[in-house]
Amino acid sequence: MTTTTTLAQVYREHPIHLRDIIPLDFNSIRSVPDSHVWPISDDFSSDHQLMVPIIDLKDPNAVKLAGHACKTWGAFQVINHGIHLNLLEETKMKALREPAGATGYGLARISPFFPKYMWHEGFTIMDSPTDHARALWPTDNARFCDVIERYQKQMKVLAEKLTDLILESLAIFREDLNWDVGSPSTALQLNSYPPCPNPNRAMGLAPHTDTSFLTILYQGSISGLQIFKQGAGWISMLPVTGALVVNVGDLLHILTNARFPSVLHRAVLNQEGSHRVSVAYFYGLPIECSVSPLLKLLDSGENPRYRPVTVKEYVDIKSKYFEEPLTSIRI
Ligand SMILES: C=C1C[C@]23C[C@@]1(O)CC[C@H]2[C@@]12CCC[C@@](C)(C(=O)O1)[C@H]2[C@@H]3C(=O)O
Ligand SMILES: O=C(O)CCC(=O)C(=O)O
Ligand SMILES: [Fe+2]
Repeated sequence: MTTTTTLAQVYREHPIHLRDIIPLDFNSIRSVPDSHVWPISDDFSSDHQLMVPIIDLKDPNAVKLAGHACKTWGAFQVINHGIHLNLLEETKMKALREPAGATGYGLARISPFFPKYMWHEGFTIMDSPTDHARALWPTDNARFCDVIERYQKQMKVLAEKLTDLILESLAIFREDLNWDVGSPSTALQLNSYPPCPNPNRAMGLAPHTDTSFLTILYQGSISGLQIFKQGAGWISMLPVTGALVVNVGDLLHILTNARFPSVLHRAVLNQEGSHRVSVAYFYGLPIECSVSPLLKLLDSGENPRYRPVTVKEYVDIKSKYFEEPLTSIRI
């Protein structure tokens, strides 16, 4: 019998022991404890002159615009994506139910790589939500599971649509790829950023790139997401009603031989004291799939920058060496 490894199994090999306990009661805390005070390296402000592109999926030029946005920003916002705002709002409300410390809840996986804690709690769902939900709410989990499952299904459809759009912008066909080795590895992350007594000294989610092929993020109407643009610095991804944020992840970056930057991003805290929540859907390639720069995309004389790596191997590398995981697969 052949057994397929899942993303969840790969992460099980990289447990976050020590620091997996949420040390704060975010609801009652009145000042930021030293464990959560971040150095003031910048003031979390952003250059508001620059606006991350918004792409209308009904626009006949959507392919070209998406390709351009991926290349120049590594991110864009998408509207007319076909997902009803009701479902997005419903998922957001569910994210607010947070009995801290239960299965599925915890610190962001990147936490052990930073000396300070983040002002953040996350709930990660891989595959079916039912096990976690039953543990949390033994008699009252049907609505939670229903909304999460509908969200996962619709996100998968949208992620596939966006993948096709992006591949088309590169003049690549699915047949050029070796993705038939299993199903895409996906995960849903419910992020919670409670009101912070001193938002300028704490960090919501530290700067990182996503390990995914692409990430679709719902951020509601409260700002906090910032992306780093070479030459411009940190730029706020200002919320647009009904829009979803699309980020280029590490796997798409590798596939395009760095033509599309895997966008560095972070979440800063709300100055007005609102509780911000966001929902990230990570769309990855099958875990056994080998990813390498597509030769078809290379200009004459251009060499592949990265060696082939399976998704499993890359997740392993990133779990061990958060800093510069891409450098370790450079040719
Ligand atoms: C599939 C995944 C991507 C993620 C690790 C995870 O297993 C589920 C949580 C994801 C998340 C969300 C917050 C930021 C991030 C870097 C982290 O620490 O956990 C991402 C991970 C990632 O993209 O590597
Ligand atoms: O909450 C946000 O705006 C960012 C979340 C994020 O980057 C993530 O979940 O990977
Ligand atoms: Fe992210």
